[in-house]
Parts: sequence; C-alpha cells; structure tokens
Amino acid sequence: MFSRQAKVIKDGSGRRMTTTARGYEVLRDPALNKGTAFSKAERAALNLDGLLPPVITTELEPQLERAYAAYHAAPTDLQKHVYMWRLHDNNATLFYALLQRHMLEILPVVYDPVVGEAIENYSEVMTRPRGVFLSIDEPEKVEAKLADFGAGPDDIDLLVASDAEEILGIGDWGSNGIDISIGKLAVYTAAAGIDPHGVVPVVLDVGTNNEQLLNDPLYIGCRRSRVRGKAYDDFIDAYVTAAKKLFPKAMLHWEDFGSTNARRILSRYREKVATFNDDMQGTGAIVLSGLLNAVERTRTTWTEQRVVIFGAGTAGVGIADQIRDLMVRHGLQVDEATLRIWLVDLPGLLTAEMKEGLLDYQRPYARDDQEVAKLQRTPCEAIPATETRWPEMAGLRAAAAAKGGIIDLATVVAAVKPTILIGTSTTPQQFTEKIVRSMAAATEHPIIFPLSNPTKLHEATPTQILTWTDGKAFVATGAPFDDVKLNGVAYAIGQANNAALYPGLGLGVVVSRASMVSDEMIFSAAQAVAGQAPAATPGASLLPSNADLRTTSSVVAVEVARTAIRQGLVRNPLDDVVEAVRESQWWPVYVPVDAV
Ligand SMILES: NC(=O)c1ccc[n+]([C@@H]2O[C@H](COP(=O)([O-])OP(=O)(O)OC[C@H]3O[C@@H](n4cnc5c(N)ncnc54)[C@H](O)[C@@H]3O)[C@@H](O)[C@H]2O)c1
Ligand SMILES: O=C(O)C[C@H](O)C(=O)O
Ligand SMILES: [Mg+2]
Repeated sequence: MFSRQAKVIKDGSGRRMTTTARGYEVLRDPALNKGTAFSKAERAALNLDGLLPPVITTELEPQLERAYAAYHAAPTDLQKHVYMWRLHDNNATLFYALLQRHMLEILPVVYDPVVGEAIENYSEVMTRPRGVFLSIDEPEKVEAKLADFGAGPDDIDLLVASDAEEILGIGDWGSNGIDISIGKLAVYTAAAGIDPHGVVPVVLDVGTNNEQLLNDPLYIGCRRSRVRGKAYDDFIDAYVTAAKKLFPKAMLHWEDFGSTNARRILSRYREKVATFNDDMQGTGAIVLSGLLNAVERTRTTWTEQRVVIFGAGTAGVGIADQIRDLMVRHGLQVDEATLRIWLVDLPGLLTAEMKEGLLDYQRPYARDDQEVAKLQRTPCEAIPATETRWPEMAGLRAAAAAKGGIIDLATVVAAVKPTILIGTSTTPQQFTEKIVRSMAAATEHPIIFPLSNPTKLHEATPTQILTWTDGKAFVATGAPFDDVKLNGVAYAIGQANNAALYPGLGLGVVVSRASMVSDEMIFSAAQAVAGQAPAATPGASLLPSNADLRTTSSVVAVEVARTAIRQGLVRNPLDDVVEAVRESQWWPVYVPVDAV
C-alpha cells in the first residue's frame, strides 16, 4: 500500500528508511511522511524546507492530539472509519500510533463492526484504491497484477485475500470486500506488530450475486454474477501460484469465503503453502480459548460437555472440529467426541436423512435417524428460491418444510440439555429467552457464545443472556460489548473474535517462516490466548482484553513459533524465539529518513 520509493533498513543503528523521493513525493508517501516531525537535516536533504511550516516536532505527540480531535469531529462511526483511512493515506505511522493508543475505542471503527458498514457503503465512501484487485474476467493477468504491487520476493510476509461471498454475516459484497482484507491487515499490524510494509490486501473478484451492487451505478467491481466451478478453482489456483512465485516467504490468509468454497480451498493448499482460513481455523481457535477458560470455571470436564452449534457453516463447523479434537485430546474416541456435538442450521437439526444434501464437512455430525425420531417437528416456511446465500441448506429446509417441519433450536436445546451453545448463524435474536432459560434450567453455568458479526446480527446480547440466567452464564461475543452490571457484579464480556488470535499466529508463522500452519500450531495459539485472560474472579472476562492485544499476540507468536520448531516445520531456524518475535515487531514511531 506504500510506494516502493521508501525502503526500510534495519541495521546495527536501528530502523531507518531511505528514499529516492524528494519534495512533495516524500510528503505524499504515507510510509515516509512525518509532517512537522522531519528534522532540519532531513528537510534539507529531502527538499522539504519550503514545504513544511517552521515548527519542528520531533515526537508524535502534538500530531496525535490533532488527529484525535479530528477523529472525534467526524460525526458518525462510518465517517470516523473514512477519516482513519484518509489519515492512513497521509501518514501511516500516525494512523497506527492513534489506533494503538486508543485501541478499545478505535479498533471497532477500523475493523468490526464498522468495517461491515463501510463495505455496505463502499461505492460511496471509497476514496483511494488500496491493495490488489484481481478479476475473474482476466485470469491470465493475475500474476502481472500482483506484480504491480511493486514488491520484491523478500518484501512480503503476508497476503490477506477475500472473494467476499460471506463478508462477516452480511453476505456477498463483491469487490467492496477489499476493505475486509485491508481491515484484517490493519489488525495484524496494530495487534501483533506485523510490518505494514510487508503486507498485501487482495480481493478476488469473481462477480457478485448482490442485486443491489449489480444495479448500483457506482459499484466498483465486475458487474456479473458469481462464477463457480472450474473457472473459479482455476482462478484461485492462479492466485496461489502467482503469490507463491512472487512472494515465496509469505503466508496466505483467506477471509470471508462462502461455506462451499472456504474449506475446499484450505484443504487444497494447506499442506503445500503456509496458509490459513481465518473464519474456520481462527474462529475455531479463539472460541476454544474462551471455552477452555469457561469449562475450567464451571469445574466440569471436557468429556462431559454437550455442545449445540447454531449455524453450521464455515465458522460453526470450524468450531465444532476444534471442540471435537479437544475432546479427543481429553481421551474420547473421535466418534464419541463427534456425538457430543449437535449442529442446527436452516433445516433444523442436521440429521442422517439429510446426508445427501449436506456439505461434506457437516456430514460427520449428522444425527442418527433413530435418535431424532421422537423429537418434535415444528412447521416452518421454506426459504424463497431467490435467496441464494445457502442453496444447499435452503433446499434441505424446503424438503423439511414439505414433510411437516424442522427440529428447531428450542427442541434441540430442550432434548440435548447442552452445556455449551454457540451462535454462528448470521441471524439475530435466535437465542430467545425461552431457549436460554431452558438451557439454564438444566445446567448450572451455561456457556453461551453468540458470535455472529457485526453486532446487529448477534443471536442474543450479553445483557439478555446474563439477565435470563441470573448472572450464571459464561458469555463471550463476536463483537465488542460494554460490561453488563447485574446484581452488583460487573460482567466483562470477552470478545471471542478471531482478531485476538490470528495476528499472533501470523507473526509466529512469519518469524519462523513455517512451511505450513499445522493444527498443533493453531491449538498452541488457542491455549496461549486462554492463558492471557484475567484471573477467574466473579464477572471476569473469559478472554484477554483487546486493550492488551500487543501482549497477547506476542505470547501467541512465541508459542506458535515454538510449536513449529518442535514439529520441524520452520524454514528460518531461531535460537531465541522470544527475542526473534520482539525484534521482528514493527512499532509506530518515527524513524530517520535518509535521502539516497
Ligand atoms: N467471532 C468471530 O470471530 C467470527 C468468526 C467467523 C465468523 N463469525 C460470524 O459467524 C457468522 C457465520 O459466518 P460463516 O463464515 O460461518 O458464514 P457461512 O455462510 O459459512 O455460514 C452461515 C451458516 O448459517 C446458516 N444460517 C443462516 N441463517 C440461519 C438461520 N436463520 N438459522 C440457522 N442457520 C442459519 C447458513 O445456512 C450457513 O450454514 C457470521 O455472522 C460471521 O460474522 C464470527
Ligand atoms: O471479521 C470479524 O470480525 C470476525 C470474523 O472473521 C467474521 O467474519 O465475523
Ligand atoms: Mg471473517
């Protein structure tokens, strides 16, 4: 996202930058620009003398004050989001310094939930293009377009790519999805100190089925319906091949793909390159972090948990798989562990009779027909055929509707008496008072995680859940929520958002140059996050605060790199992992700029 006239130099004397640019070119490069903080000598060498006011402010401080005031002057969250990215275009150091100083306040504006609003309004709010736009209409140009980024083989640590079919829980947003790649990368830098000079946001524009976009004269993407099948797979392959060729050291992060593609893509590449699906693996791991602490606080064991997951897509089944694997670590056989997890989706409880229509990764969790024969079926509407977001699930729901109804969430909760209830359904207010109370009647401390982002899609709010359970539930959410005050206790709500996990995981991979991202590395990341949560006092959060993301991510990176070393997966041998992680981290401070 920066011009390549700025080079970062790390040597014995610390971090510096060099540039061939002069005058306005320097001020217009967000990687180089320091505004009033250029020294007298730098002003002379870079031809800036006449372009800057006389005041010389060697520290970030006065600029931070001015920028924070301007941030507050923006009247809406969306305009604050736009302000932040304009600030980034002007001065990236100041952007990250402001974000880091006010992490709890500004992270939700740069990232989730406001990034969702920005994506929905991207046609209007887009200012300057950032990142790489790859289009299915020009598959032969994938490599050339990635090369346009202007980086060399050693320059890039990380690419985040989205095809934007399932942005958060708001669906298909075509090329507007570039903003989720940009937002995720900003979190990598703010949370873990991944060097922002070494990252590439990518959107894989394969068309969109979003009618609103297709009819929007200001839409920035390919005006065609989504391509599927071989052409899609070839396009993804062209991207992976080009990324590997141009940036052989980089990790490939996949974000917000649809449920039919996310897992297929990961399975295809995960043993060939260092790659990772955030919605499936990052979410599974951060949820595991919260659950590790919650289960410990209930003083029960992992092998006795009964888990209901509502919304059996990329995130829901990603979570199911990691819970299953954890139960296996605790001594259950794989099939025993699988049987302790119930998936509920649009067709209700997923059952064996649906097997043909289920996605292959949902299939192992389908319940036996005998087990469900006695369960009541509730009449339901079929999803209109025009709703194309989840065709497989909608088809199964139509079949169930025709046969008298579905085994709905309330019925499943009443029958199963789950100890853990997770929401990844993209559908708000589905954890009703009746459901939550019924769960609380059967288990002393129900563990309930409504995770659908953005905030407006959560299956219930923490206030609702804690009120209905008289403060007994252990809650974590996908988006940030304020503390809940109930019966004299302030309940801090842990944010089970993959943002607390993937930055540290990525940093661990980057530092060690791991050749792949193994399940063990992901599990060690989950444990490391869990270990950073506050002590288990009444109302304490299940997860570390986002105010401490830098510390959390550093601990995660160290554990991930150590696991990679133990597994023999590293391409960069490390003597001292802690020092290597510390040394690699980028901080938003002004460094000397030398004219060359
Ligand atoms: N907290 C986090 O870190 C985190 C991470 C990833 C995803 N999420 C959230 O989880 C949600 C799902 O994301 P995903 O990537 O799995 O999407 P997805 O499209 O892969 O899966 C969504 C699933 O929900 C089902 N569904 C839709 N409406 C439903 C309803 N009314 N009842 C039951 N099931 C329904 C769909 O059929 C589909 O199987 C999103 O809102 C996303 O923001 C949160
Ligand atoms: O982006 C987020 O906030 C988390 C997650 O990746 C999601 O898709 O909801
Ligand atoms: Mg996501």
